[in-house]
Amino acid sequence: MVEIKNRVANLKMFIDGEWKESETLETRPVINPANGEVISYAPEGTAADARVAIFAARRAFEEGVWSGITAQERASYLFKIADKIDEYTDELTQLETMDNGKTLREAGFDVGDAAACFRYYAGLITKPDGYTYHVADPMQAMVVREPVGVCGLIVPWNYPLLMSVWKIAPALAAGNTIVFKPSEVTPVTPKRLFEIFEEVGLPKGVANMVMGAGPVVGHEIASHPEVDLISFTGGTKTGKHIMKTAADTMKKVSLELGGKSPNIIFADADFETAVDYALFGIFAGSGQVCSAGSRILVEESIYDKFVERFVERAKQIKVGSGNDPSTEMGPLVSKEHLEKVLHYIEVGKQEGATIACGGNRIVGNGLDNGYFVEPTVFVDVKQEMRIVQEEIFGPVVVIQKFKDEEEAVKLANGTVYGLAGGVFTNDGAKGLRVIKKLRSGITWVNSYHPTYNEAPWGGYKQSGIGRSLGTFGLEEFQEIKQININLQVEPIGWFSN
Ligand SMILES: NC(=O)c1ccc[n+]([C@@H]2O[C@H](COP(=O)([O-])OP(=O)(O)OC[C@H]3O[C@@H](n4cnc5c(N)ncnc54)[C@H](O)[C@@H]3O)[C@@H](O)[C@H]2O)c1
Ligand SMILES: C[N+](C)(C)CC=O
Repeated sequence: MVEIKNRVANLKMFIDGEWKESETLETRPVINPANGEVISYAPEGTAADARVAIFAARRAFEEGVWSGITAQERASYLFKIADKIDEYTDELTQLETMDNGKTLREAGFDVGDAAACFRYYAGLITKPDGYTYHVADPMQAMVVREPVGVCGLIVPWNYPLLMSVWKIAPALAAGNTIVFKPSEVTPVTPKRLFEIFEEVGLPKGVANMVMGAGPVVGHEIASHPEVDLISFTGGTKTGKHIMKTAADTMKKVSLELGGKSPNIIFADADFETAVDYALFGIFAGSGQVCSAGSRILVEESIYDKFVERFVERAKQIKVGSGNDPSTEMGPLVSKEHLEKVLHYIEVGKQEGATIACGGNRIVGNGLDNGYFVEPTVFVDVKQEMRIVQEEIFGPVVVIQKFKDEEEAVKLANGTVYGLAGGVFTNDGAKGLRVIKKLRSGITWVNSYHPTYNEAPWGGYKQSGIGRSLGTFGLEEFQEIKQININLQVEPIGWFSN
């Protein structure tokens, strides 16, 4: 543990290959959400710090120290990064738990996924990716993919390491240089990742990290004319702001935003399996998961039985410090977020919904200073209630009743979001029929939550624009160039003289 504590001391930003304080020397405390203790201080970066990073990334891009080397060479760096993540798995796992609060088990999965993501893009970038076209003679037309340039990458706090990697791995694989901003709430594992970049010898200026407030550092990245692309993951409100800001310089934009995802349980589903996944769908990550199944829709014939069993099991979830291996659900990430979630619980009560279990902050048993909330279940809800429509991003779920497929789909699609959705049924045709009607980018039949580096991740409607992961996730970081080669080089004779 001493070793781990040393690791978080003195967080710094990584700009142009050097570790730097903020130009003002100001810092902000980083808090362990399990006990409210300050674990470190992070530089409070400024717009000027961001500009230094942007110019370093621009210079590195123009010099071709990264875009100019072969895909094979870039891939070998990415493989080395993956190997280092594996080598430091225990340390990264503990840091992630300390920084974000998630359980060691959850953090361990994220670290494994992060290494796998680097390997996936290291492999993908060396594969054929162009097209040729049969156009009118004597022309040979083709398409090649090129890096976009300087990419601004802005991420949230719920998966501090993994959400960073989902952007950094494809951006670097494609030959871009980056200016990355972690969440001000969880800068610890991103900083450790950049130490790995230094260790494997990424050329100076290729990967830059600026810490600090969203409206300051994030805004500078989103608005600066030398940044060619913004890839953002975070709340829908922030995403809209970023899109507007980026419009002035016509940056490419990709947005992975919030959700209020439906999990539809039909009466013919395997009952215990459905209950099990529904619990996992909402309470994994303490509900702080973009794709959380925060609206459970249950066919009316099994509704009462489902609620009873779901509540029975929700009450048994062991909430505590993520560091304790027996903990099943950790704290919320910050005091501010705790207050937001508790506020939503009050809103639900005032709207007339019934709490079937939970509803309170957890104190006692050494949890007083942490940000713990009971697994909370609302029933007797109406579709127009705020707790049904708005993303709470905590361990709070609403369970609604539907009578048939048509009503299930109507309720499921009845929010501004469209990130994810699940359907539980033993009727394969019905499962696919319903899934095809969901206005959601990621769906599961008889499952909930798994993500795959190979498959695209992203939302419909106000849950975002563009896709992460898979070939789609790489293409977000590439320009497409059409090349036409005249095979008959002679005057065209269009004008007579
Ligand atoms: N769709 C997905 O894949 C996905 C994945 C993870 C999280 N999320 C979403 O993230 C949200 C939770 O994360 P959060 O609270 O950190 O989100 P947030 O929008 O508050 O912040 C996200 C990032 O944006 C920065 N930011 C804030 N204001 C900014 C501004 N004006 N300009 C530029 N940058 C700014 C923040 O500093 C942070 O780094 C939830 O809505 C969740 O659904 C979505
Ligand atoms: C995409 N995922 C599920 C890893 C993180 C969303 O919050």
